Amino acid sequence: MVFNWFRRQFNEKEQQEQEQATKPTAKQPESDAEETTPDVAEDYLNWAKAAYQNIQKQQVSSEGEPEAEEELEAEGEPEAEGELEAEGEPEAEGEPEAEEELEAEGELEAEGELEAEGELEAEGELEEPETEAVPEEVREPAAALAIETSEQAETSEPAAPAPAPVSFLARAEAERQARMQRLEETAVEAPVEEDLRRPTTAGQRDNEGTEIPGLPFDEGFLWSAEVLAAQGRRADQVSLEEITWLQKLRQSLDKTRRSLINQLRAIVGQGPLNKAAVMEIETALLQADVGVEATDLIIEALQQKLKEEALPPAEAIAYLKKILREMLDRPFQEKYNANFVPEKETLNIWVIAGVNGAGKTTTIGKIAHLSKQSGYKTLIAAADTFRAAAVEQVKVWGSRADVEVIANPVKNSDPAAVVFDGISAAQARGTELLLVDTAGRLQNKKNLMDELAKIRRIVDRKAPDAVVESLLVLDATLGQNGLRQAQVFSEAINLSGVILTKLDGTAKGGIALAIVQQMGLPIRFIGAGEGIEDLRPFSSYEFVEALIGG
Ligand SMILES: Nc1nc2c(ncn2[C@@H]2O[C@H](COP(=O)(O)OP(=O)(O)OP(=O)(O)O)[C@@H](O)[C@H]2O)c(=O)[nH]1
Repeated sequence: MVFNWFRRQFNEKEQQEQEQATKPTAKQPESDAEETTPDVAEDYLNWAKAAYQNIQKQQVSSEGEPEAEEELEAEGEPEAEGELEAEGEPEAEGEPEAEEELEAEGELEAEGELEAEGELEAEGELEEPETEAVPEEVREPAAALAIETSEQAETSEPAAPAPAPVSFLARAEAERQARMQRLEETAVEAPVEEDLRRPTTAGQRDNEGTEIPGLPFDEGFLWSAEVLAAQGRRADQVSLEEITWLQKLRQSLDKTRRSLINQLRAIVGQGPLNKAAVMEIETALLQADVGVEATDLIIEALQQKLKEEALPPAEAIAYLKKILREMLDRPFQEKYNANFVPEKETLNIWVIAGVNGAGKTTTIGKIAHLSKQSGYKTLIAAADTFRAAAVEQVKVWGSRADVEVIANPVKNSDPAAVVFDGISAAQARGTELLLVDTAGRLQNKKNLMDELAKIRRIVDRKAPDAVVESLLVLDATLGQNGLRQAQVFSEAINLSGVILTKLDGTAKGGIALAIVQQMGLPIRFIGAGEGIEDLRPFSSYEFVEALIGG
């Protein structure tokens, strides 16, 4: 049974029917403004316990199995078998060579067409984000942590069973320790009363002695479980990876959430917002990168409700969550499909664009991994030929994800030709998802537009029946500057969605709302880390809970 990471459900129809029949006792909070009642909270707690036990079972049954992560992390491994380079490879039967065919079609650019470097920046059209050089060991945090924590485990708990998979759990354990340390540093005495939802002694006692290494039954787990339950998931379908991801997302937005929640609690709940209250909320949202347009709309909608009804703080915040979710989901009502799932047994082509440094290559690797895990036949076309190292980088990610990469080793070779070869290979092999890497830093906007438009023409001509998406990768730490980038790219290519990366950095998260509001584009994926598992399809529910959830 394959879990489809794109729709975050098992594929089996039977499974889905069963799911309908045995929906978790914990109900999705229906009202916009209802606090979780004790009964529901208890349901969530029971659900969380069941989910925890389920993960325990999964861990036990996966012990002794070969560790996929270890394989993925091994550096310098031979590349995926049969990696096809555009040059020197036998062509797919009946396929004319890409360059020849493109030439015949008058597509190939005359040499020297590229204009002088730096023009684009001089025009201020597209600024490459300043990213610090990252030392090799920092790029592979998982491996480093795995060694460190397995050593710790040896000294402190020699008899403990070896966690599996080691590297994943070791990373989770290291993250937990860091989180606990942060929590201790910032701990404030608080009454425990409300909290069936928080770690209770009862809850902890139930799982005592059988704690999953690196995954305590704590507040983070309960929050993640509640978020999954509220979306209609079944406890026995919850995996360690999903919980870890949600915890990571929440942790990434921790600073913004604390600041927003503290300010909102102090302001809302006292009837309609007065001028000072409006200004305070405005400032809080702008500081969180929500942008002027989205901020105005949010305040307007909230004010409207508060004029109609006197809501206590918790209900006002719950209503605010609803406003934010609706804003994030609006593109689905207007133009785009809410389910961003590659169609099975069909060629899906996702063209990935974005300035260099935004995280394009990493994102392609992560999506390739999700795709492989979800059972899709996957292929990558390395069409960022502008930078020689880009091709090498995407190959490394391809081998981590165990996905073949179609590339042309010649620097500055025509990217459209690589795309052509990529599509030929995909068609010959029955590929279901072809991910196309593109160059982000051409010398000026015109070149960027020309190249992306040309890639798109090749895709449309060579694969007229394919389901094509153009996704923009945006570094969330750039805040409002990212919006300018999005605008330039949307002029160059007909974008169908955005992938926000680096939410684990200094990003404040509100940029997601600004993008959706100003560009009308849906957020399709979010990335929060450099590891292969650190990207998931976007869920407005999860995002808003992580942004202003209690
Ligand atoms: N912290 C964090 N770092 C990320 C994330 N996504 C990518 N990165 C890092 O950002 C840097 C740039 O990522 P790349 O994938 O190389 O970006 P690119 O857009 O392909 O740019 P080029 O490699 O220059 O073509 C790398 O150090 C990545 O590890 C993320 O979600 N979180």
